Amino acid sequence: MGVPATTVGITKRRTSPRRGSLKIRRLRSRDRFFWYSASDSDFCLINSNNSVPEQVNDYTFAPSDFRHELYPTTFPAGRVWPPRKVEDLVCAIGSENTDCVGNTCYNGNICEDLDCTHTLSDWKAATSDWEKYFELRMTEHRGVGVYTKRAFRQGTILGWYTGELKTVSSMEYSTNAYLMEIEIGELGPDTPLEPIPSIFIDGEQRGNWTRFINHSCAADCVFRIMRVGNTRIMAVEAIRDIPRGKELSVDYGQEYYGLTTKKICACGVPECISRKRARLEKAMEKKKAKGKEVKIGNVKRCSRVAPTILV
Ligand SMILES: C[S@@+](CC[C@H](N)C(=O)[O-])C[C@H]1O[C@@H](n2cnc3c(N)ncnc32)[C@H](O)[C@@H]1O
Repeated sequence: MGVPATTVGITKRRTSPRRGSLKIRRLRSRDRFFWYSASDSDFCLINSNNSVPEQVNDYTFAPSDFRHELYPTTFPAGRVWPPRKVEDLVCAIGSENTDCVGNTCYNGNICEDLDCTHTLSDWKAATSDWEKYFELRMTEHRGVGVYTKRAFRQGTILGWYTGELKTVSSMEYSTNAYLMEIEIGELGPDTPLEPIPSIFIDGEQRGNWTRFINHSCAADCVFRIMRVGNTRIMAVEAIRDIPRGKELSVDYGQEYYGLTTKKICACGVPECISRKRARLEKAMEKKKAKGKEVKIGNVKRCSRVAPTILV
């Protein structure tokens, strides 16, 4: 994940689709809201602020949000700014660095033609049937996760991250866990000396199923900048073969789950960073305790004080 600041828990409300109230019937619209599978029933997902996240397999965008934003340094001269439509903002400039996903999904087919005529609307159509391939399930300690309904080969494009396109400044103090940062304009080097102009794709209120992909310290997917024709997207790519019934995961990065961050990762893999941190902390505690240990009649060196004090 880009820079999700703090965790926003997601609360779940159990609903019975058979009760037939207007609200429940409205929520049954699978195209509009998210549901996750449970053994006996389906559950509708509700954000912690009591809003229902909407399924929107698209970028949404308010031009007025960008009215006061400076012309991005990575844009060639003469582009439309402030942006009037999505394509003005997430145009695939520097597309020689990126491959096009084409107009079919759930395979490894990549289009290398820089002048191709693939469009975002083709791609939206190609990715709208995600429930055929994936399902949302409640995990034990990580909220809702995404599970595969069939096996996928390494290199398969599984989907794309969608949401509302927002300026970085507007999200500065956000505690939203569904933010994905994406560069705009020419793509620079992997480790640029200066910050590169970027925006956030905010999937909290409106997004697609990829907003539920959890973190793992042994991830099987990555978010990767690609394009559809001349629109930039953040694609989800399988980086190893994934069997049927497995939970999809990406690595949110050291800033999210790291040795120095407060958040605790519950991915549970042996190489998990939080497990490593717990081991290190335990070792440090032990060392500290040893340093404090002072036994009369049993002279010990105090490792924390110099010069050595003998008691
Ligand atoms: C983008 S959301 C992923 C979907 C989320 N599980 C949900 O129910 O909406 C990111 C949040 O999921 C939870 N999460 C994801 N991976 C996790 C992990 N490895 N350990 C603990 N919590 C995790 C954290 O609450 C995190 O802030």
